[in-house]
Amino acid sequence: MVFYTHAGCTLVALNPFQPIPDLYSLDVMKEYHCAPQPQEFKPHIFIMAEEAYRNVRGQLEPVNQSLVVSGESGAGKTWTSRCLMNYYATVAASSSVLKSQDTVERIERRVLDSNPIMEAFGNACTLRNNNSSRFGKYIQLQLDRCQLLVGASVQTYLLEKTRVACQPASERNFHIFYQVLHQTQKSHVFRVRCIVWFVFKDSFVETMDAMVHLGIDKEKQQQIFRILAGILHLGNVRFSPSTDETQPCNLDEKSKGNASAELLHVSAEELLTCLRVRTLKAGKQSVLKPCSQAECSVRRDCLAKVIYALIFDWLVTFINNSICADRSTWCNFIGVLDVYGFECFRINNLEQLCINYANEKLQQHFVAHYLRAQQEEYVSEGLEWSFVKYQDNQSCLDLLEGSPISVFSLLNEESRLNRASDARTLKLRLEKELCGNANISWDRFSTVPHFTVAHYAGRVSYQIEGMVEKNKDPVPPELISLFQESENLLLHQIFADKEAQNPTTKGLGKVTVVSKFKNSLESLMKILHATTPHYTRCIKPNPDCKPMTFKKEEVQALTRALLCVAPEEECVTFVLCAAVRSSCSWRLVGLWKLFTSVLLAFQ
Ligand SMILES: Nc1ncnc2c1ncn2[C@@H]1O[C@H](COP(=O)(O)OP(=O)(O)OP(=O)(O)O)[C@@H](O)[C@H]1O
Repeated sequence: MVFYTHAGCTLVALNPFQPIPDLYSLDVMKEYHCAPQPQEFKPHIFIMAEEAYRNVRGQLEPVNQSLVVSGESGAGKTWTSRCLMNYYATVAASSSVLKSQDTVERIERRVLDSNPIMEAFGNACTLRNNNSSRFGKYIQLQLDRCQLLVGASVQTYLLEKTRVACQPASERNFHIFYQVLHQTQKSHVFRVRCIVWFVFKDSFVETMDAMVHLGIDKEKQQQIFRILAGILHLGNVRFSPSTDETQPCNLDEKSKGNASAELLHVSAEELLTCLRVRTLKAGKQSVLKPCSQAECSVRRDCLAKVIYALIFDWLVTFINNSICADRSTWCNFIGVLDVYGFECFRINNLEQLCINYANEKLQQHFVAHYLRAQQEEYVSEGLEWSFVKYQDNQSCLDLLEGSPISVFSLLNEESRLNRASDARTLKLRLEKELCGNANISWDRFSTVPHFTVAHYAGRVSYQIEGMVEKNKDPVPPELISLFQESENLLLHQIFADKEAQNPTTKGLGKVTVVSKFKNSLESLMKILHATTPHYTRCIKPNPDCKPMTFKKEEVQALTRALLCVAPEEECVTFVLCAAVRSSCSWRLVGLWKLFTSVLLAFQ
């Protein structure tokens, strides 16, 4: 059985959905690391890892390397990233090298220990993957002048924090909640799915060990777990409308005695008031306005999401402080990028828009790199090179992020206006301003406000309802002020820097989810442009995550999309252009050969 194959400059990895004995053993690592010409060996993720490692040693510009791992959910990106990290933690170990697995210690151990913590807090069981990463990450492995691993740093992208408050049907919250619950013997939650139960049982010990290794002491652990318990209890606070509209919503007895305030170390009375009453500022005067039942629930969920996201950020910062080497001690780095794949669900909203936008950006980077590599190959062989019409996604990117008018600019404008959002208003603006763009369309017969974007990997319809609110991501300022006074030291610390943004703040100054995401993605693209990229495309061979099951049609469709030859006619265009322009008949097969070779390799 073949699990890896090369497709031009890309490595294609097929997920076997079961551990394959000896595929990633220490001996195999040694073999690839010590081989004079590893590329002559069977395709493997270690070839790519070793190539990047040798590039650093060779000091050819750009010396820093990026390993970009992509693919749909469940395709094996996180697994592959872990393999890469294990490889470097072993072959570039600054302690004794390649003796046994035990030599992976000190900094190498700590770098690897960042994985279980981030997976516990950032991964969840979804319909597509039992251990799905709900955030993107770029891990920079720092090497000294002898190419030894001396540190690492992690940059994360867009945690799916909405999952804290609500999960799609048959999906779960972040793993850590189940791990903690199991530990406190409240395992009734898992009775339905005992397999998953055992996974959590083992994982909690792993998470705790990793926390200890990284230096998260008992006291901090206690604070974290209290906060997690507080978030869970917060979810049980229920509101019902008051008969008198001038009064705050009612709370049932259970909600009044809710343990969240005690666990989060804030005054119960103040917490319940802040959840139900808004403070409006008019000049120097403050006016108290009771919230509707729906608004109270939004405020409660918003609080749970913001606390969780801040804890996640705190953990990432803590991990970085623990594993990041002093700048004077490292000279080069190898970055591993594990980002969410292209998403298209029955209902898509802002999260999918951001994720698919990130995929468009990465696709553009991949295509530019692919064409450059082809061009260099042609030139080195003395062949004429002309630009080949290739699946260009620039127009889709212009539609999403272009200036002055784009989906993002209109969404941000709408989000920065100081009024309640209205899906129809945004829809009308999008239609009016962007109707000339061929990459956006609307189903005239649909009654649900939406817009459809023609992405490189397919068309996706985005629901507009709720999009502006999600983009604003408002946190009630009263709640921020309350938690800045929390007696839980960790909560106090994570809220300390959070500015209580006045809801009446207008204009460009307002940070939105999209503006933040776009900025972090731009920084990432800058890093990618300044490094030598290596692409691994992971393929999920069947939708049900079944071990050793290969569905040909599935792989065919995925391979086509991953190699960016989505519609077959485009592929033909590419092939013909290449042939005519370069007058080189054997190149006729170009990309098409790549496509079929990938399929053949896995059969
Ligand atoms: N090379 C491999 N060998 C054995 N099992 C694998 C391999 N790659 C992936 N798997 C299995 O497939 C599952 C899904 O892989 P993984 O979590 O890495 O997917 P992903 O692409 O990161 O998904 P998501 O985007 O949802 O986070 C893993 O939990 C693991 O069980």
